[in-house]
Formats: sequence, structure tokens, C-alpha cells
Amino acid sequence: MSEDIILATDDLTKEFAGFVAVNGVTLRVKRGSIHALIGPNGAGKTTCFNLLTKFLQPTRGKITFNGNDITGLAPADIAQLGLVRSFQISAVFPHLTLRENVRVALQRKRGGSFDFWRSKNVLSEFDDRAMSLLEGVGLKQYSHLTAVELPYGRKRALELATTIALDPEMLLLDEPTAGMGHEDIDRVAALIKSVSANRTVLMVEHNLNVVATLSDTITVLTRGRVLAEGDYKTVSNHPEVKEAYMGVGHA
Ligand SMILES: Nc1ncnc2c1ncn2[C@@H]1O[C@H](COP(=O)(O)OP(=O)(O)OP(=O)(O)O)[C@@H](O)[C@H]1O
Repeated sequence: MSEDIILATDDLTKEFAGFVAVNGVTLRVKRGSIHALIGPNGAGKTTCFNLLTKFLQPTRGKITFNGNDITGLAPADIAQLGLVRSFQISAVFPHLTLRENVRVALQRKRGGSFDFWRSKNVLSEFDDRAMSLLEGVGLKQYSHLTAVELPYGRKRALELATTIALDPEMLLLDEPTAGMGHEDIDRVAALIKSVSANRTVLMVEHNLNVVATLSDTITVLTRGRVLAEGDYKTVSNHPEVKEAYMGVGHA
């Protein structure tokens, strides 16, 4: 039964000086799915996310990845296991070109983190792969630019490319479309869809259109607890969700 579940939490709880930000959350993320964590401001989404990526230690509860208890591990350890958080671990170097940025990520994945002086063959292999990753996120024609020269939306696309270069089994995306205009949102949503083909994605996302379009499963949090779970139709018809969340600014 449990072989379909890649990431699970049991009774995940985080207290800050007596305030319970995440309260007994049980999650089951299915392998190969896109799973969204949504909820109104202050619901505990970011805290929950930080617990999953080990940026915070839980007060109580357990996190399991691929059947292994990862509750006590450090962020770098879980990245090694194939659970990678985008936009954090995959830092972008502002003064390297896009191609160099992706190449560094590819080299990191290979192990020897900064072995730039490998044989020409290996380097050109990395270059080819870097270009194809850039093509995948619509940045091929900008490969010679430095990251700092990119507009915001395209920078997020680059971050996604550097994350995919690490070839994670599961990707955690923290508000992937935050601060973007329509065009960038559509592009990043399409990207998330395409990178989800062979992997699992868990994302915190505020944009409900993106959530509705992409997610197989949605968990709604309010006040640190799971209020509802299911596909978009199920959760958007849930009376308490309507009241707590959907009613606000969404038809
Ligand atoms: N380090 C902290 N110390 C004390 N309280 C905190 C801390 N981090 C978060 N909180 C509180 O925990 C609650 C949940 O916050 P969290 O940021 O997880 O919510 P969220 O759902 O991500 O909200 P938003 O959508 O606004 O980002 C909030 O009331 C917040 O004030």
C-alpha cells in the first residue's frame, strides 16, 4: 500500500514559543504526482515547507521519504537523497552566464563540486546537457548572458533549470510564480508540468489558477491544520474551504 507514497508526514507539529504554527499535519504525497499546499495567510504553509526541507526542526512528528525516516536529517542530507528544494539549494550565481550556472549544477550533481578542470570531453558533455536544459526552460537564446541580466520571471526559470540539473526525484517549490506577471506565470506553470513528467512535485502556491491547472492533489491548511484534501474540484466544493479560503477573491 505504502509503495505509492514518496513523502509522508505524521503528526507534524511546530510550536514557536507556545504558538502552534503547524499542528498535527499528516500528509501523503503520491509518487509522480503534483501536490499543492494552499491556505490563507498565516495558515502554516511556509512553516510546513520549512519542516519538510529541514530548514526547521519539528517540535513533534515524523517525516518519511521513500520509506526512510528523515526527521533528524540536515537539508544537505535530504538533497542527497533526492528531495530538493528549488530556489534555495539551487542558488544562482549572478555573474556567471546561464550556461555556466547550469553547468555548475550539473557538476555538483556529478559529485566533485568544483572540478572545472576536467577533460575537454566531459566539459563539452556538460555544455551540451546545459544547453538542452536551458532550451527546456526557454532560455537557450540567452545562454551567454549573465544571470544578473535576466528579468525576474526568467531568473526563476533559470533556477528551475539548475534544480532540474541536479535530477532530483522529488522537487519542492516554494511559491514558484510569486511576483510574476501573466506571461511568466504561464511559462513557469508549463515548465512545472513538463519537469513533473518523471518526478514528484510538492509546491506551496498562492495562485489558484496555477494550482487548479497543475495539481493532482491539494492539501488545504488553516491555522496549522489540514482542513481538506483532494483534487481541485473536491477541495473547492468543500464548504469550510469556501468559507476559509476560496470565498476570498476567487470565483
Ligand atoms: N519563527 C517564527 N516565530 C514565531 N512565529 C512564527 C514564526 N514563523 C512563523 N510564525 C507564525 O506561524 C504562523 C504560520 O506562518 P507561515 O508563514 O507558515 O504561514 P503561511 O501559510 O506560509 O502564510 P503566508 O501565506 O502569509 O506566507 C503565522 O502566524 C506566523 O506568524
